[in-house]
Amino acid sequence: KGLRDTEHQRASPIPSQFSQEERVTMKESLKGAIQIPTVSFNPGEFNTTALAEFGEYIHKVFPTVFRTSFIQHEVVGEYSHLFTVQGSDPSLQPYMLLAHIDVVPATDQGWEVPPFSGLERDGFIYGRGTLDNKNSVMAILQALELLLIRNYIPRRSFFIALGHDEEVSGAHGAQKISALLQARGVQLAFIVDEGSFILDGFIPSLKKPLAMVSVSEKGSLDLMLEVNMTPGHSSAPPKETSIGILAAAVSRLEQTPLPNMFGSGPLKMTLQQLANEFSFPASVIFNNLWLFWPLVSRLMEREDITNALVRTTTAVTMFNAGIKVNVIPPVAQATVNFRIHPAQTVQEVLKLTKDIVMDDRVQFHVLESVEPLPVSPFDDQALGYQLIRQTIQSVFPEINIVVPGTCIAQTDSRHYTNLTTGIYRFNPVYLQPQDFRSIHGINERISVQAYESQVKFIFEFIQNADTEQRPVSHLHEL
Ligand SMILES: CCCCCCCC/C=C\CCCCCCCC(=O)N[C@@H](CC(N)=O)C(=O)O
Ligand SMILES: [Zn+2]
Ligand SMILES: [Zn+2]
Repeated sequence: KGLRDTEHQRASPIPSQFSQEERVTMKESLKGAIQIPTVSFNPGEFNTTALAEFGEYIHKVFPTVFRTSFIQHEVVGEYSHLFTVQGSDPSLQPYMLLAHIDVVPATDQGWEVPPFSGLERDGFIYGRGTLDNKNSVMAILQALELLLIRNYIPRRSFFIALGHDEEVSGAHGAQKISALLQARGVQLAFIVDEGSFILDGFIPSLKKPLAMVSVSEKGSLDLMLEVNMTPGHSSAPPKETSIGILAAAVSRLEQTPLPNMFGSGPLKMTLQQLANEFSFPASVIFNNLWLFWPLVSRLMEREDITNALVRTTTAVTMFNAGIKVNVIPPVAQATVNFRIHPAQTVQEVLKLTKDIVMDDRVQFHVLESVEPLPVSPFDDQALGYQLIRQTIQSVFPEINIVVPGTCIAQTDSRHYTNLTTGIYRFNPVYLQPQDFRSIHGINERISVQAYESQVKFIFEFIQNADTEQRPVSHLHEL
């Protein structure tokens, strides 16, 4: 199954072995990247000083990338970076590696070490961006730097796109890079971005880690609910205030989860592919989902992370009202962030939400919406998916489960659907549930060894992508 070796691959793979000096340099480079606070606060509101510094920093730590004649570097949207690596064989369709430079804000509160210190403790590098997503930015450029030092010349062209505003929509970075490549007539074989991991301990009855390569991504709807009432003196209050009406509406939304969509969308394929990995009696349950789906779907609803896979989630994220203790406020506003299940649409979610609130005094304002992303191919013929599989098998031989999944968050890759149908979201890093909570949370960290493995993965992946073969069809095995 998967990809066949070519003569080229057999003749000249460069071993993914790094000297002690290189290993020290690579971890120190990551620490330096973490120390630059490239924070995105709101759309259009970034730490531009840090973003500019980051541009200079990558020039300093990856000099070979910047001086190689077959690599073109462009700055797009002021702070994003696009690298075009020209391969020697123009008949091979190019691909693209994505990552983002920006990070969400972090204060020192609750962190074992300050979030922008990049300090190493007990074999872990701590800091905002160590998992989301400076690890990928640095690992991609690091792997390329190491390959170039070893005189590597790629056969297949590829792009590296590093966005600077992924955490606040990607409108200035990824969206502009995408438009630029489209204007140049570029079509890509596939894209690899962040958005999933090697998951360890996410499914209680599955003891083995599994690599989940996300082939789709949930959509989103940012909805602002607003109530306007007559203001006045708090000494003679009306029976209902704008705050009370809005609070009741928001509470109804929280208390009424949107429908469980278990059975539709990519989750079904994920579970079918996982079925044989469970031991008895879970194996019987997962092999007979037609019978046990009510049980499985209820079990998945119990945990927040698996619940996010079975339905459109509702998160009340902002609530603003009131100006003074003795003034009945005229306006109350709340913002709700829905993450839309791949089998639903923005319009469906909007309708369901209005039906739950059922109060004409509550106005609905759509701030932003994104439909769920289409499912990328993951069959034996899907080059991007099979290359990821092949590289997982080589770098993480202990992993024998690779399944297609759904990304519960959003990634910059959604801006590139005009360039390819093959979008894969996968970070070659082990993730446990507590690590998941550190993403956008506190004490985000990556082990030095995990980061080295990520560099190794990309180092091998780039070479594996030089294959001129289409993936081997299932039929060959019959
Ligand atoms: C049956 C198996 C259970 C599997 C559980 C799934 C566990 C999910 C694991 C990892 C997902 C990590 C996703 C990280 C990507 C983060 C991307 C991000 O933060 N995006 C922002 C961007 C934005 N502002 O739109 C977001 O808010 O989504
Ligand atoms: Zn991210
Ligand atoms: Zn993020």
